[in-house]
Amino acid sequence: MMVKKKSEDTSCKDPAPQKKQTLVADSSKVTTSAQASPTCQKELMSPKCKVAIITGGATGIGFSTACHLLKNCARHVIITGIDSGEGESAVEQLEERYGDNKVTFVCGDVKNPAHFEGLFEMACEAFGGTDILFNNAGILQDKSWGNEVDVNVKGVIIGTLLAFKYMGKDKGGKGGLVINNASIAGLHPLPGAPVYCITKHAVIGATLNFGHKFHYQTTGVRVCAICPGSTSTDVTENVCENQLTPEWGKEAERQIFLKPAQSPDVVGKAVMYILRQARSGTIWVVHNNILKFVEIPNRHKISTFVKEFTAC
Ligand SMILES: NC(=O)C1=CN([C@@H]2O[C@H](COP(=O)(O)OP(=O)(O)OC[C@H]3O[C@@H](n4cnc5c(N)ncnc54)[C@H](O)[C@@H]3O)[C@@H](O)[C@H]2O)C=CC1
Ligand SMILES: CCCCC/C=C\C=C\C(=O)C/C=C\C/C=C\CCCC(=O)O
Repeated sequence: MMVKKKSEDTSCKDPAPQKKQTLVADSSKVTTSAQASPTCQKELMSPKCKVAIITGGATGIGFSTACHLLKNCARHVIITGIDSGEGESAVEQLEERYGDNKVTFVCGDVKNPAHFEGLFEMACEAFGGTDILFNNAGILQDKSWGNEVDVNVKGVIIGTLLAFKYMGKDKGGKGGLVINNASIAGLHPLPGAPVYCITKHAVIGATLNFGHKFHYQTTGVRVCAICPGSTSTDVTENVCENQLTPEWGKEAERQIFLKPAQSPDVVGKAVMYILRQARSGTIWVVHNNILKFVEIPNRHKISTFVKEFTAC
């Protein structure tokens, strides 16, 4: 694993004045009687002075989230990915915008537990620990679906278990936050790219399970998920060629372009909202520039009985 940039910086400046946000939160969806409120009145976390790891952080949504964290005075962001060139370029751009010694790129693969653990070890040695893990790396390539499952699902499981190990209060850590990047395709079928869609449903499952109060009460690590709708990044390139058949590829591509893609900047803003306010185990959609809370049906309230059915 290759470390491209390492910081000695320990300063935490006050936030610069922020531009007015354009993200629209749909407040009608942010209260529910079926679940406890998905948000907390008091701020649960501020990005200020925090140390974050972002997988797949050199490009797209991960890069945009790094920008938002640094704009909001995070102490340091460690980005990881499999392409060193993209990593170097990301560090250069982020340093130009937010100053030196704020970002480190580490070349690594989320499927590899040793690579992943190296990030947490590095954060421990250089900064005394990690506060935030954004499990963002993902691929849309049903053509090689075994690898897709490993990156999109195994990567999230490895990352979350390591976050519990390094950040968990029960393990001597400070607690913190894991945000999983699922997709709107984690809540909805995606004709043409079924395996991708299955992996993103699994990310929702991982969030509901790891984010359950049973784990949160022990670890102090919140686990939440964001489900972006179509967003203009590299993952939308070659969608057609990367699916199991050309017809499926065409259908997947058609689905993406049903609506204009939102900017990754909007997703970065939504991640900041979740960081500050979302309770553990909650799922959030950001689609067409609107942020919505997703209400998961309570199993005790699934009540449409099939009268004709008898168990014995
Ligand atoms: N672009 C979109 O419309 C949407 C994207 N998403 C999700 O957002 C996440 C980020 O994707 P985008 O920013 O859109 O695309 P992207 O292609 O810019 O970002 C993916 C990043 O993951 C990295 N990556 C790929 N395999 C990796 C591995 N094995 N280990 C470590 N890093 C690896 C890539 O190098 C890249 O930097 C993905 O999980 C994707 O499924 C979710 C909903 C919509
Ligand atoms: C349909 C998306 C195909 C894959 C496109 C590339 C990247 C997208 C990754 C996703 O995770 C899914 C993103 C978006 C979309 C799915 C449906 C859009 C629904 C449009 C609508 O009716 O509002």
